[in-house]
Amino acid sequence: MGEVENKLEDYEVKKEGEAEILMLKSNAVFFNPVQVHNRDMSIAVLRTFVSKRKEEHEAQMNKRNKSQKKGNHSETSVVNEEAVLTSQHDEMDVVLEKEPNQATDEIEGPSKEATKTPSWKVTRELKAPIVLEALAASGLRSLRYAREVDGLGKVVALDNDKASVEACKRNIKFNGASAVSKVEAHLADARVYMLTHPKEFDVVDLDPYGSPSVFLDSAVQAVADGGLLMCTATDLAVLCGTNGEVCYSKYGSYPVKGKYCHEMALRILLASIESHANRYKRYIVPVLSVFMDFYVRVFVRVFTSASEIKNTPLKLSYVYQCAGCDSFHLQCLGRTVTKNNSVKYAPGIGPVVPQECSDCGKKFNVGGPIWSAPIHDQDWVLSTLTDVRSMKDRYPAYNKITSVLTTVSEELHDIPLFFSLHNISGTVKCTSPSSVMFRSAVINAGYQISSSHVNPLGLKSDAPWDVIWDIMRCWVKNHPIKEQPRDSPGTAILSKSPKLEASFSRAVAALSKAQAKKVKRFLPNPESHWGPKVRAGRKITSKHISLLGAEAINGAISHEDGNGVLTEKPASHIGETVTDEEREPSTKRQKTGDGELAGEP
Ligand SMILES: C[S@@+](CC[C@H](N)C(=O)[O-])C[C@H]1O[C@@H](n2cnc3c(N)ncnc32)[C@H](O)[C@@H]1O
Ligand SMILES: [Zn+2]
Repeated sequence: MGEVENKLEDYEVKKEGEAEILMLKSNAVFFNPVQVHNRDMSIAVLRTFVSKRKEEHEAQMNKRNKSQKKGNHSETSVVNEEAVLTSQHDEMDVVLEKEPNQATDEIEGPSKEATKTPSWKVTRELKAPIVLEALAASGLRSLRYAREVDGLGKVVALDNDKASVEACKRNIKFNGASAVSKVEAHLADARVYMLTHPKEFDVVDLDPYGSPSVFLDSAVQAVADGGLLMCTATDLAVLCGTNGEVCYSKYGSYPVKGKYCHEMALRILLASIESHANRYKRYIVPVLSVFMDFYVRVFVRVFTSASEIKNTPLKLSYVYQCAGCDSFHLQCLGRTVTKNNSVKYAPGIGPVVPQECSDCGKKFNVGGPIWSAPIHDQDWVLSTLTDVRSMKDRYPAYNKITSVLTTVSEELHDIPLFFSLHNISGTVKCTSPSSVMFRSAVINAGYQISSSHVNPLGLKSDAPWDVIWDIMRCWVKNHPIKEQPRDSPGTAILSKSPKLEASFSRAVAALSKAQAKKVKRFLPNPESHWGPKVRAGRKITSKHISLLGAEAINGAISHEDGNGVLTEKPASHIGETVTDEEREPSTKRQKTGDGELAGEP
């Protein structure tokens, strides 16, 4: 402590939640206050994890006790502390083989079983969860986890940067005896550390600068069965399709450009984590996947089951995105076939679209594979939301995380991706119907519709595209438009007569509960120059103007030294690095209008 006191004037104290960190005034270590949303959301999910894990353990122990009472000797003979219970999941596989409910050779869609949350092998005594923050920087997050989440065991904070680890160790001391007894910091390459600690951590947190792709393979191996992997990706330009080939090389998926790109980013990240997990007979179950501010963050549980990984192709799809209009279609990679009382796996049947879009006649870009199974577990989302509401004072970003969780809870969980009402109106060049009117028309036609947490204008629906366009055709009949070029996608769409008589009269479910109650669902940006910042210790150069915007740079520099190198201003501007390929893309669709495929010369 003496050393800290001696140099105290060199530091300032930053407080977030219940943790306080000492930050060198000279900016040596990263601190991005906007990431409080990320840390608060992670604390909220971690609290849910601790309580769900306890519930699951109790349920499994009760089940076990019941089977013991029935005199199952093979199980009762297991008495030692580390004895493991049969995974409910293995039993599920047996049921799948024995109880087919389809006729021979019948083709089934992606099985419901594919998304069922399994249980995990439990020990008799439930040990307090151990957390690994693999990329910890100054340790603020680890300290918040240790101080704020009840019931956690040890928190291990890693960083491969010496100054960061020193700062982290200093911060652990600064937070007092309880932090010292719970949190430890190590200088290590996270990849090596995770590889050499297989299945040792109940929670692994990845919060890198930019892409997490190089950490995924070791991270999925470090998580214990039934454990939680939390992972941030800030390389949204890559994931959203500005550099499709870079995305493929990092994540094994090709992005296509669409209004839904941030949801696609989440689904590409999930598909990539699943792919790494499958190599080790493991698979993921997403509990919450969010786009917030300037990054995506996923929370997935990791389980081991050689039989369950056969279901992975049922959870993945290619995306056909029309190059002319807003229509998109999903093609599942796999399917199941029931034959002679057993379930067989087979490749998906395709293509699900003709060569030319049946709505506008243009061609398709093909993207993916993306994760097309649910990206959230509604039970987890609601439990987390309820829990957060019950301790408002303990979340500095309460308003932000409750608004995100509320919009997530309202999403149709079985519908991947979404369209934008403004975009489809733009395609047919009409004035847009109000959201309530459009949603009513979809509901009145017998389909479901919901908003998306990713985009205030996003709409998720199980209505097929011909129904969506029929609704727009009916709308345009009563709201005529100027004549458009003959070869435009909108003209092709409007040249067909609607098969459906759309009714725009207000449907009861047209507004979500939160909308009806006027609960805030989308919040404005947290501060004027928010977003990804420059990596700690790097000089801000004029190059960053193009990455962060001139305004943000103006706030972060005091002068340029003549060589294009700008001198940094205070620490709050230091944070995430952004490379050229990772710039936030314009989400404006690249519509060529003449059927050219995006990216073609
Ligand atoms: C975005 S910062 C982490 C911020 C932190 N999670 C928080 O919430 O305050 C990313 C950190 O990862 C560290 N890092 C990068 N590559 C690493 C590696 N291979 N092993 C360990 N740490 C690494 C960097 O030094 C940096 O401190
Ligand atoms: Zn089309």
